[in-house]
Amino acid sequence: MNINILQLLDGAKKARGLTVIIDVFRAFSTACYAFDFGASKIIPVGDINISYLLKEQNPDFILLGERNEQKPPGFDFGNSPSLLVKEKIEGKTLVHTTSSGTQGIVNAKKADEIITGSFVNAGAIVQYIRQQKPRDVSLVCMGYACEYPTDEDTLCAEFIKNELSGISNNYKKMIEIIKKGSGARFFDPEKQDWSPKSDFDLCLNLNRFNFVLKVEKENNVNYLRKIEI
Ligand SMILES: O=C(O)[C@H](CS(=O)(=O)O)OP(=O)(O)O
Repeated sequence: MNINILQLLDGAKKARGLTVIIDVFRAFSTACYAFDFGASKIIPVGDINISYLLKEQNPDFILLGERNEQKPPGFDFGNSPSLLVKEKIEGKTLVHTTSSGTQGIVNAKKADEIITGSFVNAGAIVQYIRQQKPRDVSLVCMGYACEYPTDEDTLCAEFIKNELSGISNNYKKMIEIIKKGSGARFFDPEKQDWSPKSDFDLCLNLNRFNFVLKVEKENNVNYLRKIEI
């Protein structure tokens, strides 16, 4: 199995084989929590105007996501797993757009298949890859706003690669690095309304979920399907 770690949008465009688009803070951790709250479907989109259009055509859809970390005008939820409300999500189709994670999905056009990547379902991702036995695996770290690499996404890729290669991980050490590095933003008092510190713990809750989220297409529209492992 060839395992490549790639970075940012350019990495998503180059990804081949079974591709894991990784966004720990917060898109693909939040997507897992939304499924756990009973979301029936998540449609990941890049262009925010497509989110508004889908809502116009389907008033029942729930808009979720961020620009500059914050909830865009007219959205039901931001990108914070802490601020999701189960009762408003259960049984609903969610349209999700973010600055990094969902951009990776729409740009990974050469991938054979795409799943999302985060620590909350890292073990399930490893198991899924082992089951699929692909020749090539691309682990794409989407970073901050697709502009620069982040500790949490790069370490998540290394965690998955190590597990697949039979190398043990020191997750406690990884959390320390993330807390001092790119995860420090969750402890900024000025950001607590949209990026609360509870997001840090929720997004780093290793193996909380035993499912993967696979990108599929219906009527030419991408959606995430939950596959229990
Ligand atoms: O909502 C977030 O924390 C991030 C902000 S950014 O994209 O890294 O600027 O969004 P996400 O796309 O989930 O990484």
